[in-house]
Amino acid sequence: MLYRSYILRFFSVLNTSPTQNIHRSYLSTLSSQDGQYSETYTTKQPHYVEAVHEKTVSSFPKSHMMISTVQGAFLKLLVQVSKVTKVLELGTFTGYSALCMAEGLKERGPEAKIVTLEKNPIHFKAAKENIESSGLGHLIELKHGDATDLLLNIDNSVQYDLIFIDADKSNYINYYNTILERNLLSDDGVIVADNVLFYGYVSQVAKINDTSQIPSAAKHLHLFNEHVVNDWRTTQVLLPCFDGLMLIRKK
Ligand SMILES: C[S@@+](CC[C@H](N)C(=O)[O-])C[C@H]1O[C@@H](n2cnc3c(N)ncnc32)[C@H](O)[C@@H]1O
Repeated sequence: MLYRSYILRFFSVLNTSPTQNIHRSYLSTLSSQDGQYSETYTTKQPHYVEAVHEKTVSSFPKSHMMISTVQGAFLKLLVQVSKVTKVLELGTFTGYSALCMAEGLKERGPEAKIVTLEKNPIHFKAAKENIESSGLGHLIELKHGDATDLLLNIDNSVQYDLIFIDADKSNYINYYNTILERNLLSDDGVIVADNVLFYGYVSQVAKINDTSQIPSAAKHLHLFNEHVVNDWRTTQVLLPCFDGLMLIRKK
């Protein structure tokens, strides 16, 4: 049920109809019963993590920005199986994705840490409260500010094993370049870039001539995907799941 409500909420925010031809085929995939079925057959997070998800849905009109519970479980599992100890997140919102990854890091010892960056003061305040009351605050360092500036100044004697890019879409290329140029990604680390299919719009950018009805975020994300695929420094896989996830590693 939650799954479908995200889609409808997203389109009410965009003020567009989910039946427009341009993305009909993608939407029908997203709103299928498979989303709800996946939720049912995915291990639930502890209640203090799920409570953050529910609270965000009920108190933030733009809660569609938050990852789904299934994606949260996926990030947690990715952290667990890939022996990650250091995580960097761009775009905290209310802290849900950071808490999911912190769940995966819990058993990783004293080196384990998530640094998460948030610009919006209202989101920052909500995240701070949620992280403090979760009991996982010792694992999460929440920084307030613009991710572009924070990334340029972050201590680069620390390298990160997983970097989750989920902030403003127009800056994905800048974030990616700064991460590589400042050597912030560990040798076996992975960058996970979210929303790279952006509700089915991104693949349309490459296909149609008149892109006036396409949200600008989707155009930026298409440029990002092009940038990464043409970059000799990395290899990547674009997973057509959730809202499109690009997993990137250094060559
Ligand atoms: C998609 S939401 C993040 C969702 C979060 N990762 C989750 O799933 O729970 C994007 C967040 O990035 C923040 N943001 C946007 N531009 C930013 C910037 N330049 N620097 C830091 N944060 C930014 C927004 O305020 C918003 O809270």
